Amino acid sequence: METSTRAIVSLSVQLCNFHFQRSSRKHGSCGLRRLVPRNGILTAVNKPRPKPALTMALAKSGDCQVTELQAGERLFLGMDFGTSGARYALIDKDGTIHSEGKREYPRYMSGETIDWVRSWRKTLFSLLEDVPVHLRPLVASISIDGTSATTLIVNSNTGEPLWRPFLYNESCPDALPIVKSIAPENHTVCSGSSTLCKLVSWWNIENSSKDSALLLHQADWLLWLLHGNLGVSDYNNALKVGYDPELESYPPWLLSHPYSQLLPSVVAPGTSVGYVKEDIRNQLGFSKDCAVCTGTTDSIAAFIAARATEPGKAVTSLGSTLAIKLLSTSRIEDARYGVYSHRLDDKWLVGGASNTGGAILRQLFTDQQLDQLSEKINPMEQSPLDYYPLKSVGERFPVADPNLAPRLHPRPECDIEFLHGILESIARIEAKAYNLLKHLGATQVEEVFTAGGGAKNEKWTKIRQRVLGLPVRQATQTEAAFGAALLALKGAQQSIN
Ligand SMILES: Nc1ncnc2c1ncn2[C@@H]1O[C@H](COP(=O)(O)OP(=O)(O)O)[C@@H](O)[C@H]1O
Ligand SMILES: O=C(CO)[C@H](O)[C@H](O)COP(=O)(O)O
Repeated sequence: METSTRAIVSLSVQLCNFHFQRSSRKHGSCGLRRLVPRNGILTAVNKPRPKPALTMALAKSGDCQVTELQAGERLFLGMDFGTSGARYALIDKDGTIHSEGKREYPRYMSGETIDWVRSWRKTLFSLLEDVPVHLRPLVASISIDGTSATTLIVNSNTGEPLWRPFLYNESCPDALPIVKSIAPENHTVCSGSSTLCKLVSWWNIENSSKDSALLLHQADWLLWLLHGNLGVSDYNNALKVGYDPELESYPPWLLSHPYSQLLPSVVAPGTSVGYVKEDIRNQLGFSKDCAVCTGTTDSIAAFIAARATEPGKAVTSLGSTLAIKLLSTSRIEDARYGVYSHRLDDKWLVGGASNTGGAILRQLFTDQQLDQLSEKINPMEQSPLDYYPLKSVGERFPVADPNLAPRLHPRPECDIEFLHGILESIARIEAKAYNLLKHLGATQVEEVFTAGGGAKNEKWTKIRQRVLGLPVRQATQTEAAFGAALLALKGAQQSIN
């Protein structure tokens, strides 16, 4: 069996082994039904088939066409709503990519601020329209990942937002003392950028219409646009509002407060929660049995895409932000450092998300300049420059300090040296993060896969390998959209079981 197929099989088994939880409308933890994949389903994945040559294609220039599809074969659609843009990946049950595309977010303005709700809604339907028309009827399920803790407060009857979204890295320090007073010490929610701080901050706004309000995360709301069942989230997105993925319920210390009435019900990522709505099916040509499955966060989707399945394997997402996920048998959380653990089946993804990363690179260089300047860097030479590269004040992890200021001086005359200093300084932050996780008791990291836009920078990979003292390599699949598509595959297999 081909290695890649084996990886898909093990990942599909792992995904199918997620606990499946049927949650009540509100908050109760519910009966668990452990999913045991029927061999018959997975042997279909075992069938080694020649992998057709793939050509990547942007949606705008048509689609990535893989000619070979078995009669009756179904496809699985994953969409990633990241920081700087959104992407889709359309795969078959072997993980072969049949079409891919990406869209920048349109910058609709509402006064001085970007109308993100309008932009995300437009981008969702633009991506669906970019899926080749002849492949849409074959789509068996859809899933979406979004940026973690990006929070919407919507009307619980209509689903329409009652307030502007709180973005993933937005901090609400006004709510932090209240949240710290109700949550256990150093709990994941005890961070200004947590979803719970955003909820409490909104709740304390004078005339906020509290009676008919509901909290959704970005991925939840986008998925609701497709399935129409309001008020469902997944236990990765719900972590930062206080949901306990081990108890599989919201904790009593949270449920005793009035704002807990806004909380969505929670199921496992990749759980089918409905079918694509009739009006969307008729307009776009998706099939009546096209299921819509709960999603996850963008960095977890990137981890799933990397197919790292053993404790000690880690994924660093070098997207707009530096997000770290280490597969661990032990659950670690400590808000003093911005460390928390997401659940992945019966293991834990320990890590956090720094505000350093590609966003500061994009502010200083174009992607072409990054390629050209990186080519001239000697990655084996240590940079003497010691920066803390941030776009603005505030850091989440491995230092949780809302007042941490960017440090990008002195700037050398030579841009090659400047970029080398930035890449090496981000590598040092990455190394500090992995050492912190080890110090806090997580499984020792053995190998790091890289996802996100920075994964293609070979010189940066070599710098990171030197600084981390670990094997570092680009994940076979670096796109979170591929991970979301694997979640859609999991949901479809669950529906069959
Ligand atoms: N050659 C490169 N080296 C390092 N970083 C790069 C390179 N090319 C692009 N990037 C960075 O990748 C980031 C985009 O990655 P992506 O995964 O699309 O981010 P996100 O999903 O968070 O929006 C940008 O911030 C950009 O600066
Ligand atoms: O930085 C981010 C946006 O890209 C998110 O914070 C990232 O998803 C990390 O959050 P999580 O660890 O909950 O996935």
